[in-house]
Amino acid sequence: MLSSVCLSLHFRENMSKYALEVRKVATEIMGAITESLGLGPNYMTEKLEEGMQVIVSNFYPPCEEREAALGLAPHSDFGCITILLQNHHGLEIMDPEDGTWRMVPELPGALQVHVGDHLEVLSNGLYKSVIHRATLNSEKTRLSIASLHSLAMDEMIDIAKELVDDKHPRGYRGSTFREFLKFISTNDITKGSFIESLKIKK
Ligand SMILES: O=C(O)CCC(=O)C(=O)O
Ligand SMILES: [Fe+2]
Repeated sequence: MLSSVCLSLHFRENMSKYALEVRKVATEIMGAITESLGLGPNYMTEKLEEGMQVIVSNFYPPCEEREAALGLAPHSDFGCITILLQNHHGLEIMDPEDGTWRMVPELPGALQVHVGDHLEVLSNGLYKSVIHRATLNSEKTRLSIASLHSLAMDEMIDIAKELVDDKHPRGYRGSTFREFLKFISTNDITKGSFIESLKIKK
């Protein structure tokens, strides 16, 4: 009993250290991304500092019939970016060109960065949120830790006005995290994603 309490305290300490460090990495990466969009490195810094960081720990036990089941169904993440650490391969991303699935190679200690829906909207579609899923394997337990970085619950994410002009009309409407939560709790998300619902039909 005592050893499991110690283990869980140790886990909590390590997890909060990891959360703090990965948050710094997310801020740096978002700075580089907004700079690449011509918006400068601090365009989103304050909003992300005031925003949310959600850490999701995923646990996938080995599965003999790996083809018969999925660890996590296809989806895109809602926030700006997600930073993911995995102990074994299993993450797949969808190639938007032909809809085929590509396995993300296992690089020990490497962090995967996903573009999320927020960033697709902010960049007026210059960055596209990545559709991904988790597959199972028969060899060993797979763990992944996803850190999702988004704006605060009621903070509107909208297209950067600098990225809208006659040649680049608005492609998306603005939305909030609360609206996203409402969408996923009231819609069948296999029939249409939240980001699709934000697209302005031309
Ligand atoms: O386990 C994985 O590789 C994917 C996890 C994921 O997509 C998520 O937590 O949003
Ligand atoms: Fe995800």
